[in-house]
Amino acid sequence: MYIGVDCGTQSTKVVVVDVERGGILAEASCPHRLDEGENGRREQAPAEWLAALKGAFFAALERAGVPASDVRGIGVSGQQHGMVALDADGAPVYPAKLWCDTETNAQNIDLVARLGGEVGCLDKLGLVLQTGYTASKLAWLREQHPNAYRRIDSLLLPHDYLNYWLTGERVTEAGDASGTGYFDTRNRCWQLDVFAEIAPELDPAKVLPRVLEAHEPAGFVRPAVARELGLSDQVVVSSGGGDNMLGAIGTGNITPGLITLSLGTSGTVCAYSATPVECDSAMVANFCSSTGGWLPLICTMNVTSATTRVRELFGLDLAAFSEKVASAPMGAEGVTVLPFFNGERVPMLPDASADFLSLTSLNTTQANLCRGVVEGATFGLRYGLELLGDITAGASQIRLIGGGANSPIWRQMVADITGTQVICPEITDAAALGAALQVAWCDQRANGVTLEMLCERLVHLDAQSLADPHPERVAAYQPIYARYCAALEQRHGGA
Ligand SMILES: Nc1ncnc2c1ncn2[C@@H]1O[C@H](COP(=O)(O)OP(=O)(O)O)[C@@H](O)[C@H]1O
Ligand SMILES: O=C(CO)[C@@H](O)[C@H](O)COP(=O)(O)O
Repeated sequence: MYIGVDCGTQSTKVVVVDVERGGILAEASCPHRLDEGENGRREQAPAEWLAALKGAFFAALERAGVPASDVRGIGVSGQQHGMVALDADGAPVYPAKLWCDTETNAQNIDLVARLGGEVGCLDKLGLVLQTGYTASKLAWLREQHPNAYRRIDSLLLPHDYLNYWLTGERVTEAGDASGTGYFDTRNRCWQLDVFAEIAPELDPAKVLPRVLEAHEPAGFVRPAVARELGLSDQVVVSSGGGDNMLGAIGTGNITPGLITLSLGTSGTVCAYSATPVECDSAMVANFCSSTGGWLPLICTMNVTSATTRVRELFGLDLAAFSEKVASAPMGAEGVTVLPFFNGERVPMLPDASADFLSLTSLNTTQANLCRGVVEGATFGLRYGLELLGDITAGASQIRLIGGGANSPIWRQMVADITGTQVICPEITDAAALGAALQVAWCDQRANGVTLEMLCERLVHLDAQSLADPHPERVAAYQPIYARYCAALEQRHGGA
């Protein structure tokens, strides 16, 4: 039996997987808080991730009705880019600044300029630095909190930190490391010149974790943690990865031809590539996958974060919100929403705020505002899908994941807005499943078990969730999407 863990922005989820019998035995999740402040500050305490991991771990095993001593391995997925800077005792020198923190935008602009602009970034890193990546968070800490910065002994990402807690090893892998902004995504190694530009006082040999191959183990669970979790000796922990990388594994997106689209706190669209990708747009993140390949991706920062804000404003639960969305017509009677409450990454508008446009005395209804924000978030993902261009052009199906994928109306909307068939995996949290599959691969590789075999056996699609694009609605959405793009152009100069 294997455990998959996914530390998302809002909660940590755990899944228990019986690989031999091909079954997902149970899932559980525990929430964590998000500390939001002025200037785009969004931080979390890593201790909360540990508490949530333990809570979800015990709840999932109880639901599965199996003892912890049956667990052979643990795989960990985590929200990308978060800066977990630890001192020599392994304690955070500062709260983790998250992927959705835009407080470091000025530092990012400065770094891009110092690296030679977009061309220089692409040359050195294989991608263009975005506000949200770890690099500008480190530059910000150096500038704003020099005492904390001086105490840095290791620099980890959220999933690396959970692996460190589990095993005592300070390691990472190429998928998640490629979102730091000081990693050479083409050659899958740290980019030391860029790191020296950001943090000249830090010794990279000391502070940067060792980069593992995707199939390598991070280590074994430490005795103290094994006792706390009730695990037996020699429980292996795999390299793990960023949540998008492991979401790709959990949707079977490990060869070209599929698109994984996530409606989580963030929205992401990605597709596997066997070779490094050179994309026309600086907004496409040419990340590595956590399987040995590459995973070009676009990320929008305002998906369920935006829909939840409107839902809570009107005091609606999820069911009532869905009813409101369903009761409004396509296009929300002209209401256009640019839902950039948190600033935005794609389009590249880190300092933006949200706009509700074309409101009149007739169309300003709860139903239209609810539908408008869901459509606006989904148009942002279509905008990103178009940027991916050839990378996704041949793909025939979207594998839809993340909390929003639970909504039938949203699933159909994604199909109609993208013109592509949509289907969900049976499991709610595909990243946690991907983490479980990765550790099973790591554990059983020596016996000839491949990741392809594991995906085939364990990635089950939910036929009930299938949503085919409806030709009339696909056509009707074209002018509505054009209206969204025109609003973007008007408000932000086409970003
Ligand atoms: N049926 C639904 N309709 C719309 N949103 C939903 C639905 N079910 C869950 N969500 C939203 O999904 C979000 C959580 O998604 P998740 O992928 O777990 O996020 P993360 O991994 O970023 O923590 C929450 O904001 C929740 O309100
Ligand atoms: O920043 C990115 C991708 O580049 C985000 O996708 C984070 O990885 C957070 O994911 P969720 O919590 O929304 O799953």
